[in-house]
Amino acid sequence: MERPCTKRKDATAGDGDGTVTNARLPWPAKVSQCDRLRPRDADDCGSAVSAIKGYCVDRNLPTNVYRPVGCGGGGNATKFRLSDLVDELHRVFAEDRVNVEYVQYLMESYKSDPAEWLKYAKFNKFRYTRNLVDAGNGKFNLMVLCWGEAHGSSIHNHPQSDCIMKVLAGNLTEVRFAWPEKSSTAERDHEHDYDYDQQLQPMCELGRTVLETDSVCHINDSMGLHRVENDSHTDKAVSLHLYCPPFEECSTFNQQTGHEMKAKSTFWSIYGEKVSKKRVLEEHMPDDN
Ligand SMILES: N[C@@H](CS(=O)O)C(=O)O
Ligand SMILES: [Fe+2]
Repeated sequence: MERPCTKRKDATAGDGDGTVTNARLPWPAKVSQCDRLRPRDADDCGSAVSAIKGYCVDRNLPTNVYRPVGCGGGGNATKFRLSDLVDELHRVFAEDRVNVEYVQYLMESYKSDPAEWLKYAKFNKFRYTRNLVDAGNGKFNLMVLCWGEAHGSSIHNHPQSDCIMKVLAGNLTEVRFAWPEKSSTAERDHEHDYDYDQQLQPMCELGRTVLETDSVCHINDSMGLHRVENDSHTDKAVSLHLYCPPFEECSTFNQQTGHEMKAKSTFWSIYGEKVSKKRVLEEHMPDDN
């Protein structure tokens, strides 16, 4: 079946520092102190806590353990903030076994508040950026990804990792693909890239989902591969990604041939501070030996 071919600036697009300011974002770039302090909905946290409790009761999970920290409950309920989500993730990941479904549920319980993540939202004009929010004691990585107009990722995997992704602003399209099938001939000719490509097939698209602000999706290698696209040519988008365990390299795939290549997954900023160009270059240098 013919698929429409759209030209997009994807992960392979040009180099150079393309830092852009937050001038034209789909949310207010400046939040007054007054707005910052006022809970968007006085019951925000209370309802998140009861929903999480209900979720745990339904699944016979202990409710006292699976209570988001920082929410207090009762008459003094404050909302379930990004910092509460991070605290709760630390608590959950300190245990031996982690219920990924529950982690997804926590990501759904957090309602995007730009005032809480704006400091991590650093854009580049050429490609999407990865901005580390929390390194999760080595157990998980939480990061804010910033997508300029028409930016998208290459088709990729998440090596041995679960990826839980939530849209914080704008809309993103998640396109899923099946792993490419390698013929036995293709494997034999692995050293000759050209022949290898010729023997492979266009990749099979399994489906696409438009994720609106606050929607969450989950993928791991057993569920397939994906690419994420900001289809808008006028609006930027921001997403929150949790990877457990963290990874520093993944595979990207050519949609026409299924050809696989390794790619480093680097950060554009860490804890709100832009990573220096020197450090990015060093991280891409091959080892001496
Ligand atoms: N998994 C990608 C982002 S996305 O396109 O899902 C990354 O970590 O860069
Ligand atoms: Fe991904």
